[in-house]
Amino acid sequence: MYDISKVQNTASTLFSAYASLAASMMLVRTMANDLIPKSLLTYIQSAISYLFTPLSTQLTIIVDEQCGMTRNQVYEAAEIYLRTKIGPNADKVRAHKTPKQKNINVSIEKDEEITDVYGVVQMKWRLVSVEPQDRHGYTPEKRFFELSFNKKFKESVLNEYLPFVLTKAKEIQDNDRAVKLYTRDCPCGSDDDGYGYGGGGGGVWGSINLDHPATFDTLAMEPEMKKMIIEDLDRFVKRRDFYKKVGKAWKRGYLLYGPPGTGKSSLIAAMANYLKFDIYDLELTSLYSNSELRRILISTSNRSIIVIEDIDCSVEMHDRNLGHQPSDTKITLSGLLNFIDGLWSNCGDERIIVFTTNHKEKLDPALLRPGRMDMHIHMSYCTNQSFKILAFNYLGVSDHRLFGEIEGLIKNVEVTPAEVAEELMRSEDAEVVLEGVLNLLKRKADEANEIKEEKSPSTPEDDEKEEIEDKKVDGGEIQEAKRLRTEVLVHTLRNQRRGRMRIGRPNRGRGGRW
Ligand SMILES: Nc1ncnc2c1ncn2[C@@H]1O[C@H](COP(=O)(O)OP(=O)(O)OP(=O)(O)O)[C@@H](O)[C@H]1O
Ligand SMILES: [Mg+2]
Repeated sequence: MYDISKVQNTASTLFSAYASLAASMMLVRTMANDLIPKSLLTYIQSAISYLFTPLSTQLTIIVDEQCGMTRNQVYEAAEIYLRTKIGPNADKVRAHKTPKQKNINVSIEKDEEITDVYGVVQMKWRLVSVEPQDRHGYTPEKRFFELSFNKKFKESVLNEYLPFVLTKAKEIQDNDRAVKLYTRDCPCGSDDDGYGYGGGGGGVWGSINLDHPATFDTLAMEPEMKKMIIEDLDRFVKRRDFYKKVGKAWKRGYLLYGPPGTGKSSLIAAMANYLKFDIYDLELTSLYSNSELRRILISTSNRSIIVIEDIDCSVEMHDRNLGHQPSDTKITLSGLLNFIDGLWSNCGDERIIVFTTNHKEKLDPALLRPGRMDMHIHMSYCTNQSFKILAFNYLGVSDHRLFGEIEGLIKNVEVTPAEVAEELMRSEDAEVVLEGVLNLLKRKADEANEIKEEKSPSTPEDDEKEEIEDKKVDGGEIQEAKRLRTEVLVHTLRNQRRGRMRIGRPNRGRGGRW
């Protein structure tokens, strides 16, 4: 049996002991508060709690949205990167798209958590948003990401994972960026439809989204040449530090030359789509002075391609002098070159300038001198390789019974990719269109032979014999008729060739060549 009085005694002893301990604790705390400085007290308290709480294995990195007045690049990158990590279980996401973006994007809502794995490291991201304390709403809400993971991976998260997030975000952003075409005569409307003014142009340039589908994959040209251009572009964009080190402006110039319809404009579009650079289409013939040219070039933005098409025609205006203007206000080739050299070394980064021409031989040697244009690219008539690329793009076939005959002819005929492309578009039936290509090639081969024959010099003896014969018949009339017929034939053939080359090619009017 229990002795009730004993139990009561023990309980009251315990209670009185606790009461006296509590009273002493209070006394000690009051004395400590009075005697020990507050900062030291806080330190002692945190040290005691550190000693008595179990060691946490988790580390949390806070990634604030703002670094003072500027946006935190890590925050921006995380926001973009995490879009690709939103799983099917997310309860709430945000959707958005700006005129400069191609796609609708989703991002996480506050308090949502996203998990990610990098190598063996498991990570958890959480978006936190703190409402402003200020009742008047002057203080914006404070947002930040919390990135938690096991402490032992601190180094690899900071030195490898976060740089990886930055790179990945740039890649995602570049892919989503709509490439703009800036022209000075664009019928642009509001910025909402992908139209707009700007790009630093301040109204000088109008812009429109460049929806040109050309890519290096669809471009029909010799594979080695294509590879060389892609490598050159890659090297160029990667070499920011190199350019700085050697004291050279970060610019590159290309001269594209070749007959109409061989893909010069398509190559420029492919370059822009590849690099995600905007294009500034500069129509020199619409400019009247070097100062206007300077103003326009200065208003172009970084990471862009400045295009001057048909430079041989554009610089015909080098003597254009309006009325009584002094010569330094007119636009001249040397003005253009000097300015480009100046622009090259003075302002802007990551710029590419492209000149195109159908007649390289007509260009001023100043333009061709080494160092002015870094690469001269010859866009030539269709070859076997480029025909195969076109056939694959348009028909999806990489072999056909007519290929052999086509390839036998194509190497001896001057046919442009534009002409072949036009034939390939006539039907979806590979048999039908390849017959069409074959006929085109045969026709071209015949025309070329006829022209050659008409042009081939006959020996003086032949001419004399023929003349005597003709005179014998009608006293010279036949001879004159023959000469006229030859002239007409050559003329007609030439016109036919020119006419056919133009069929199906984009409008060459101002702003219409893209
Ligand atoms: N190399 C090519 N690869 C693929 N398609 C091509 C190629 N060349 C021409 N084309 C087709 O022909 C059309 C006209 O080509 P493009 O405008 O690029 O020629 P260009 O060389 O710029 O001609 P121009 O000297 O008249 O400006 C393109 O839209 C494209 O469909
Ligand atoms: Mg062109």
